[in-house]
Amino acid sequence: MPSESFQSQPEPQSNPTSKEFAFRVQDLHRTYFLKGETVHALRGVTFDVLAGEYIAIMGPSGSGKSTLLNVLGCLDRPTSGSYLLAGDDVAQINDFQLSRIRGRRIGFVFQSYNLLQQLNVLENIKVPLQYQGLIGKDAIAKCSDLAKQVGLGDRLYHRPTELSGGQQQRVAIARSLANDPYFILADEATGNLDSKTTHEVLDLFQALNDDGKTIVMITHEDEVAERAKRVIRLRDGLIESDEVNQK
Ligand SMILES: Nc1ncnc2c1ncn2[C@@H]1O[C@H](COP(=O)(O)OP(=O)(O)OP(=O)(O)O)[C@@H](O)[C@H]1O
Repeated sequence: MPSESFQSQPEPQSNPTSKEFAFRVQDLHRTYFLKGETVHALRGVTFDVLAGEYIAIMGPSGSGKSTLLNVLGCLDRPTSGSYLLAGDDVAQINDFQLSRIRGRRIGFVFQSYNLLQQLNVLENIKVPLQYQGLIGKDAIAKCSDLAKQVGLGDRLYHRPTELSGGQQQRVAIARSLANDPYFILADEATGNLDSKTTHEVLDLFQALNDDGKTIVMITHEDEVAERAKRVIRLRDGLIESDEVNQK
């Protein structure tokens, strides 16, 4: 019964182990109705992602990447099809449950970092922990560990304006990890960074994946997609190809 299970089940305390599915999408359709016009943004997208995978989703403008990202990130529901996350069909749950799973179990990383300017590094990383009820010393210890993990152990009390773009994105990555998400969902995460910093941030994603984290990276840049282990290409709302990256 997907409609209640996110409310009634205890939250798992860790990521799914390897060989489990991080999520599965089956025959996803998303149709927009705008001013009498019907736009078929997703027209039957099916793929599985295993825990521990690192995938890039690519495609030309208008191919449906943002639409798919919105569904995967529980920001939107498909018009039809299923999205199985932790065994439940997220396509069927209500808005409250959708926002709950979004806040607790998906680690977002955006192109524009989306940090709170009035908060320092530690406080920004701590924001998602409100969903877990983790407070006080435990929360501070966890967030300072995450800051160290992304190489910002010596910047805990800096505010975003006192950090470089790459450092701000590191804070965002640490924040995305705070809730032990099922997967990290990154949207053009290096789009605002110069090429050297892009490589440093991609090295960080790589290290996180080596550590077992599942990463889904939406990108239009080949050099970013090359670092993933698998690349799914969309075209006109359908999967055009789904291939393991040859390295
Ligand atoms: N809210 C909306 N209402 C109506 N049509 C929409 C809406 N959002 C997206 N679309 C349409 O759905 C199709 C897919 O759009 P989407 O934004 O998912 O593509 P994209 O691959 O992310 O493109 P880009 O790389 O340019 O961001 C496009 O034809 C777009 O015009």
